[in-house]
Amino acid sequence: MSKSRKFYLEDIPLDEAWRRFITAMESSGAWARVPGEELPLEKALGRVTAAPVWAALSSPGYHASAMDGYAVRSADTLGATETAPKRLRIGPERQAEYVDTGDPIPSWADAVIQIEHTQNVDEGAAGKFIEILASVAPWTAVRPMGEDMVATELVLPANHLLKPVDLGALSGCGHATVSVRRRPRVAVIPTGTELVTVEQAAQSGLKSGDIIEYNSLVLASQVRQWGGEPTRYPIVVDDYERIRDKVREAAATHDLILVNAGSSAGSEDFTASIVEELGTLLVHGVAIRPGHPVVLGTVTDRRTPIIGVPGYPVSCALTGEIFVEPLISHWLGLPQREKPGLKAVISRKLLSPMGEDEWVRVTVGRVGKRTVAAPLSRGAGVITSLVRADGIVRIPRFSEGVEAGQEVTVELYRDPADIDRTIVHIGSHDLCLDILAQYLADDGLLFSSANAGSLGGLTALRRGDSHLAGSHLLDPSTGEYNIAYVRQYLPSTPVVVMTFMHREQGLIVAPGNPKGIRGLADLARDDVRFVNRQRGAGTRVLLDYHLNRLGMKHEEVKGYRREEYTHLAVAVAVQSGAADCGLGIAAAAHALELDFIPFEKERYDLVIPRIHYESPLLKPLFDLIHGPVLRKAISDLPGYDITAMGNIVIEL
Ligand SMILES: Nc1nc2c(c(=O)[nH]1)N[C@H]1C(S)=C(S)[C@@H](COP(=O)(O)OP(=O)(O)OC[C@H]3O[C@@H](n4cnc5c(N)ncnc54)[C@H](O)[C@@H]3O)O[C@H]1N2
Ligand code: MOO
Repeated sequence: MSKSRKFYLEDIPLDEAWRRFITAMESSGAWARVPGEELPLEKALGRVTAAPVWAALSSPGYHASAMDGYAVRSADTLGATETAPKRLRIGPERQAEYVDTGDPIPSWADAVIQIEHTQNVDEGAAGKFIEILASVAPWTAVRPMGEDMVATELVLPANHLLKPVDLGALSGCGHATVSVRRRPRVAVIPTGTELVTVEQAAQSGLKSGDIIEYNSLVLASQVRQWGGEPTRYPIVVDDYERIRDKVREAAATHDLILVNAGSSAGSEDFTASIVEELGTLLVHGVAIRPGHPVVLGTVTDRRTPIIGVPGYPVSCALTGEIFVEPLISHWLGLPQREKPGLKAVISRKLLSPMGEDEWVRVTVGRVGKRTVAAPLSRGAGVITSLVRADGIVRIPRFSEGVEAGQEVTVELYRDPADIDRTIVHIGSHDLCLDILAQYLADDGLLFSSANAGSLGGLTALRRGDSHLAGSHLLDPSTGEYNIAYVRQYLPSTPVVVMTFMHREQGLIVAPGNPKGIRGLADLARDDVRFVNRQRGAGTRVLLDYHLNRLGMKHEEVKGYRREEYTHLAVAVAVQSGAADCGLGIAAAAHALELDFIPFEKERYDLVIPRIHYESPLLKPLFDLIHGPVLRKAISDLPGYDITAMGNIVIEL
């Protein structure tokens, strides 16, 4: 049976989508909390109580001594002072009886005097005594029966997430087991003919079109983290019947089904049709981004809730956060977890479509008095944008976006204290910054680096968005690096310009240099296709400088207008054959095993406003630059020269 494509995707607001889903679950009974199961305490950590727990026994179960010392009748001690000590006869049923901490006190006693406040006196045949210099009040140093918990008292309410100490209390009041909510069972079904397992990929590599399947790992791990029990199904190829049969099978034994990919409108996107055939399709298309093509419904006679999770990894992970986490929390009886919110200013203008709630991943840093959120890639396939994100900014659907410098609320993924330990770099990116970040991490510091190009970095410094900027801007009129640009872009900010390193710039060409390219002059050849960097990139400025010196016009270079944003992207264009050469650093050519024709050693500086240069936050960074370890690591890389590392070029 072949099913027709489903082209039509709705734009249902998130709250309306939820309302439909919840209403359907309420009518089928699936909205109820999951039932309880009795577990030994040792297995109950992190689980949620299904019922209130009342103390079965009191703790302590008797009047217990709180100290090592002598149990006494408080009345017998009355009148004792330093000038008129009192003696109490030692022995069972007498006036003083020795007890250890935790021992029951004798029934005739009502207080304990700790041993260091007593003096032993041996009167031979007359007996043994303690001498005391002060009286004690009743119940001194005694833990009365039930001090901690009295039998029948409430120890834990229902819907309580069990911590280690809770288990101690349950045990202490006589419960060997506890009734906890069964983990909601969630089936995770990855679909897609293009998918291969990571084990296959690690063993045999990838063919063009192969995609490593990992969304099911992310979803299953999320489910586990939130308190559910995932079943991770093997990959199902894009075949309507096979996917449908798996869904039907999963529905019999799970509380929730997540079908991954096949949610949108492509020729092999079956989820919505399958839900329609097996049950009720409630929603196809929610007004959110990423995650727009989400499918919500219920399937089979059991009316098991099902979510068609979009295939793009970021959309997939966020759909987990937006739909699956609240559902599991609800089933477990836990309050909806709110991420800590932090006010920050956004570092650059963000346009966002009207009518859709958008979730933008950001890094966050504290620069002087400003807390700055810098947007990361918005690509739905860029999983590292979530890996690197400090938090997420939600742009509501009634807004068209935010202006640079506008205040936003960041829902933090990390501890707010981490933000104060973050050095924010915006500027030209270089591999050496990643190495620097590794060493800073050893000092407990985080290094957040956004690649905005050299000019973008200076602009960010001017706005106060970052602590420092990596820059390699050649001034065509003097042949000098950076200084003229710093004067122009930061005219009224005291700054220090410090050399980080020199690096080899050159032409990146295919292995063996099949086109026989020797230098920039070859870019004018008809058979040479170039790939350029974006405007504002130091490498582009360098190219223009040299073209100018050679008297070459931009129009002569085929591909001059074709722009990539990183050295590595240029190298990828060459590797894939999309271009014959591009200008970039040796490290990028080396990383992809391409050939490299060096022609300039350029200076890469760090531009640091004086106020940050002198701040304690950046001190470990300068210590590293002046120390031997980082120098060694960088000089081991091809194409770098550290002779001038740490030299102050100029203070402005
Ligand atoms: N004509 C339209 N095309 C698309 C629309 C649309 O509205 N109209 N929406 C786009 C959006 S937004 C999203 S999100 C995706 C969702 O697509 P699907 O859910 O159908 O997923 P696929 O197309 O199969 O995959 C997308 C992408 O993700 C990779 N993928 C899939 N599964 C996995 C996995 N388990 N692990 C890792 N990566 C996975 C897959 O290979 C694709 O590269 O649709 C847009 N298109
Ligand atoms: O809506 Mo899709 O989920 O942006 O990538």
